[in-house]
Amino acid sequence: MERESMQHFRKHMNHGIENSFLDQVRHLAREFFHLPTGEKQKYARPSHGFEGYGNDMVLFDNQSLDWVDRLYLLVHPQNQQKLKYWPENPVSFRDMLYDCTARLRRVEEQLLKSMARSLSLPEDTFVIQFGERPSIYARFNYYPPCARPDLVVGLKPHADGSGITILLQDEQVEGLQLLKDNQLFRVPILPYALVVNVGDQLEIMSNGIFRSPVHRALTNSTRERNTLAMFYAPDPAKEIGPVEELVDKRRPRAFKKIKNYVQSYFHYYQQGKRPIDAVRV
Ligand SMILES: O=C(O)CCC(=O)C(=O)O
Ligand SMILES: [Fe+2]
Repeated sequence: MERESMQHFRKHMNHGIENSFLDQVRHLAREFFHLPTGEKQKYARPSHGFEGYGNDMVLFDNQSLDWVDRLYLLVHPQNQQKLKYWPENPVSFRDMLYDCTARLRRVEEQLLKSMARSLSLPEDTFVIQFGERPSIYARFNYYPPCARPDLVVGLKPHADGSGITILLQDEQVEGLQLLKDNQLFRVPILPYALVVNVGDQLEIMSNGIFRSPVHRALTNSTRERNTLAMFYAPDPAKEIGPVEELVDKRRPRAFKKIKNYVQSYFHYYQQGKRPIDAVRV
């Protein structure tokens, strides 16, 4: 019954999204990051929020900094979108993001259904826990070339706070690595493949059967790298926890019931700690 998320990195499934659409997403993201700084600053992250363009929040003096510029936006529920942070330049950026959200959401829901079926559970088991108003965040990552890639990481080791994440990798520059059995493995580039990553909240719901792997992104000395992560997470107002059918004598309850996991996530993350450790039984 033990299944590792590694299998999902390897599994080839047809996601049904045309290559030309994925090309357009990458093209518009690059165009945005290549705008003059002043233009990008119009969408700058405020000092006490995380949405917008710039770097991640610095919460601690000893926090290590990442070699990445990012544009982080809540894309669902629609009435919570903060459009002032959504680029109007390039002109089709917003439309692309609406479209991208809808398409990747369908893929994420299909995956959650197949994963439930693979455990002989009713297919809606996980989807129901995400609620009617799941949170979906888009994070565009831009890693500029870095003269000393041996000294600086693009994104420090972390596991995602989502339920499930879809990552559109750069089609040319590799950089993602994940930890399994204390060893780092590179995630190879398959140009039009989507990388699927299990996040902490799905590890919790599956009572530890699906694992949320620690991963990091490297920098490259001569080439920039662009990726898009789409994080699909339960409605923060809804309580989630291990599915009852997955708790038994052989596999006792591993996690507490929790609400709004993402809120506490950043506090632990920026200290280099694993937020999931705080919710173990
Ligand atoms: O850029 C990558 O390859 C990884 C991005 C990532 O892990 C994230 O945004 O959470
Ligand atoms: Fe990640």
